[in-house]
Amino acid sequence: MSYGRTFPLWRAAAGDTWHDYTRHAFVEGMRDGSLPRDAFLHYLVQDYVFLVHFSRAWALAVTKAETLDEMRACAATVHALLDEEMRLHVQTCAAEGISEEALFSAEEAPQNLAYTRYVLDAGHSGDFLDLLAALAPCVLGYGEIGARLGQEAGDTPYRDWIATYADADYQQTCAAVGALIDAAAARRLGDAPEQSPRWPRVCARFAKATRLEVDFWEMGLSA
Ligand SMILES: Cc1ncc(C[n+]2csc(CCO)c2C)c(N)n1
Repeated sequence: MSYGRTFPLWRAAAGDTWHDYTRHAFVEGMRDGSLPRDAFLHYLVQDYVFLVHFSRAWALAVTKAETLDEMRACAATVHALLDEEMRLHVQTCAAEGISEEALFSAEEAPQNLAYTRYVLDAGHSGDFLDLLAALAPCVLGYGEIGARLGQEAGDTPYRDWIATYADADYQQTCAAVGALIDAAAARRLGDAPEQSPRWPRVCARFAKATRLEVDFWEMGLSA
């Protein structure tokens, strides 16, 4: 999956960390069905809290935007997160006897706290592009994982999770986020973003957020 021009460059600059994230044992366990249910539920409860803070980060992106198109794209993501993506978590957890109140008040694991506050700080201390570089691994990594597992997964209890991210709608969202990143990079770094003095810093943001995704899967496995 390329999702635009900038993402493949950031992904290549992240080196092996990208592979560690998208081919993590947690992911392969969902693919072949061997992931223990407890690990998945632990992940899902933490992920609900993650999405609360991720919604805040996309809301911060609305305030950091410089064009109405950027504002619209980020506001739409806030809406999709709060009203669509979190529903899968609520429904799956409800079926396991975990209420939405329990989800909302779940204690954050340190890996969860580190990741979401890192992303929020990227936005507070940097500009719109710094924030997008920290948000991108999450959105586009799940796009890549979903597209691959949609092809490769056999009979697994994690079909619904896979279908959410393999779905054409989600793949379209990833293409739109890729285009948002390309336009944001061109606006702030010029026509040859790789030549900009800011380029190493945005690559480092992307790589760090990718590393924090690896730690998030590890946290899930530790249940
Ligand atoms: C740890 C973790 N990383 C990525 C995602 C996926 N995700 C998070 S927000 C979003 C939509 C737009 O930002 C998507 C696809 C997740 N759920 N949990």
